[in-house]
Amino acid sequence: MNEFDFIATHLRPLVKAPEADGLRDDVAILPSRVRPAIVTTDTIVERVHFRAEDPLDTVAKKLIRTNVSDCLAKGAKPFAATLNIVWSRGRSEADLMTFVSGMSEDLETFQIDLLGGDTTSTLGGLVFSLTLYGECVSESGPVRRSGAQVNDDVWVTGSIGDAALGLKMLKQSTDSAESWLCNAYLVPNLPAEGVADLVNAYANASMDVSDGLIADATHLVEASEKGIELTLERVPVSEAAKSVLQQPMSAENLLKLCAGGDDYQALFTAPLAHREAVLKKALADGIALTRIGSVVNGPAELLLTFEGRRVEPPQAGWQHFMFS
Ligand SMILES: Nc1ncnc2c1ncn2[C@@H]1O[C@H](COP(=O)(O)OP(=O)(O)OP(=O)(O)O)[C@@H](O)[C@H]1O
Ligand SMILES: Cc1ncc(C[n+]2csc(CCOP(=O)(O)O)c2C)c(N)n1
Ligand SMILES: [Mg+2]
Ligand SMILES: [Mg+2]
Ligand SMILES: [Mg+2]
Repeated sequence: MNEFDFIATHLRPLVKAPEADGLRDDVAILPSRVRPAIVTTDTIVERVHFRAEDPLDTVAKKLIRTNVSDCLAKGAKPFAATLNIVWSRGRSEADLMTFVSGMSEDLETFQIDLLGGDTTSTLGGLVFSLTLYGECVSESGPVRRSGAQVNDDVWVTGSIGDAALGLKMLKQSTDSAESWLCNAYLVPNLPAEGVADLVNAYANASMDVSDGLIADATHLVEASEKGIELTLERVPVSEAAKSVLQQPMSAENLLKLCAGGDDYQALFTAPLAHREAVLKKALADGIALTRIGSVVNGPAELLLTFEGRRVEPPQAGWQHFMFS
């Protein structure tokens, strides 16, 4: 099977939208939408975002979900994507088929039309990139990182730190009993799609958590130019994480969970006056949601507390490089 056989035999069946012309052309038409459209892109790299031994169907799902996470957190729902594959020459055809099966499943799960992409190769590790198009759930467009207001509640979906803990377990043993945590690393557990409606209805500022809760909350602080105070003991920790961490949870462990990254949850601020409405809508839509802090008066910085005492935030979250 060569590159063009691959496109014709394995990618073409994934393509349903007439705008893609069956992947037989140089370009696709971006289907027009009624409400404002958004675009986002994320790339994942072997040995940086996934391990060389991770099953490639899970890698395909991670690729889709890292992008869907951005889209939902801004109050938009995904509808189309382009896919770039940098295939590693050392990998087998079976690996490629496994990648395609994961891609096919998650395109279906999230109702995303594949419009095109590019297939290239490398003598190094695998690299995959997806560009995702979404339609905002309202005319007002995406909810920005910059809109937080003093006295807003700060909310986060799902639980924090599972993927970082799962990666640690995968590194320790290949046959880990803590498979739920490992799976959280392999395939991000995104909040339900309704989170886009929730954010659109109530959030003043919103983003997804990819680099780590602390690093991303700092991004909200900087974009909104407001102070945010987070209460560490309120940060949602899964039962699986609790079962492998010493109880009661220490500030040190909570800080590690909050700095790990790969959570792909929504982090948003919403007016205190909407607190009950936010909770009610989240419950109705099956979205796990926790209030972890508030937007405060004072300098634009992130304040962390644990049991009423100030805790120094660890320096940076995930950084791809840091030149001195
Ligand atoms: N190489 C680049 N060229 C143009 N814009 C970029 C580039 N890298 C990042 N950006 C832009 O910088 C902003 C922040 O990007 P960043 O990747 O940190 O956000 P994110 O995708 O939400 O986070 P993460 O990558 O951790 O999931 C976005 O507006 C993004 O489009
Ligand atoms: C093998 C392996 N080692 C480390 C990590 C952790 N990690 C890598 S990139 C990133 C931030 C998000 O990336 P980006 O900012 O590029 O979107 C995180 C938390 C991982 N996922 N896999
Ligand atoms: Mg990014
Ligand atoms: Mg993001
Ligand atoms: Mg992202």
